[in-house]
Amino acid sequence: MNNDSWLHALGQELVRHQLGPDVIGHVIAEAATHLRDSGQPALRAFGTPQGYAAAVADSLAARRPPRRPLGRVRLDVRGVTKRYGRRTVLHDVDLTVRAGEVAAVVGANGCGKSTFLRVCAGLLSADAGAVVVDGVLGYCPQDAGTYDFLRPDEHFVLVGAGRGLDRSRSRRLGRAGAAALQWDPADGTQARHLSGGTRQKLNLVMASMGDPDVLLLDEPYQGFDRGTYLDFWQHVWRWRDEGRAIVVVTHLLSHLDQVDQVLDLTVREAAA
Ligand SMILES: Nc1ncnc2c1ncn2[C@@H]1O[C@H](COP(=O)(O)OP(=O)(O)OP(=O)(O)O)[C@@H](O)[C@H]1O
Repeated sequence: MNNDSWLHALGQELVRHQLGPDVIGHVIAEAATHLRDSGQPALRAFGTPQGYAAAVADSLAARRPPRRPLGRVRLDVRGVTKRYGRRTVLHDVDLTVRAGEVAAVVGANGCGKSTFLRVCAGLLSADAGAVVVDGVLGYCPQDAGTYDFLRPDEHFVLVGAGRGLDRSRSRRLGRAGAAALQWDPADGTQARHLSGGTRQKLNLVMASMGDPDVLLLDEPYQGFDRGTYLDFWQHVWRWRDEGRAIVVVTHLLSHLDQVDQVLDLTVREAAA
């Protein structure tokens, strides 16, 4: 079975599991991206279409752990407006996320989700409004974020230094984070030679190093392989249980009741 017929069969299986067309489109797009980036045959990367579709459906339907009492406000976004030239991308956006809470940022392509996260991370300034972060911030960008000529361990040391960690502790933490995402970076491949999904793992590990209080994750699972994709939300629930405030940009969440709040930027853009 070649990759095209595998992807076609995956689509049919996802329909059989009664997933919505948007979710199916994104699952297939992500699988296709991973196959293109990794150069792997689909059967080796994901197993059978039947098995992968069943696992995706299970993951999306997974029950989240019971809610705990929420902690202090870690991220407070008030009235944020952002324009590119004459185009208003974000209009008067509010979001408050407390310790132990997960917020999903959703919306159509180009509605401003990444822009919103970049404003929250302090990488872009807003034209109006304010963002207050209480604590240490970890940010996982949708792409970029890695340095082509550095090896994973060197990334861990670089981020660790910013968090006040020494080199060996940084490497240990980074490798432990990688192992949790089913990735062993020990072979020291430079970032430019990693697949897209593995670079995303590197980004995610860096974002979560050093116990950040606030985690901003911009579609962090793009290109992840089967096991990692299925585990991703379990990591999110664990971080939440540890008391972190988490903001996840996602297209894939069909069961939005699994997160604590949803910010739909499409609606806001239309209202602007
Ligand atoms: N630096 C920039 N200058 C001008 N326009 C920009 C810039 N960055 C983003 N845009 C535009 O702003 C809009 C919002 O972009 P953004 O990447 O935030 O959307 P998004 O919701 O994250 O998209 P996607 O779902 O495709 O990832 C898009 O129309 C994009 O083309």
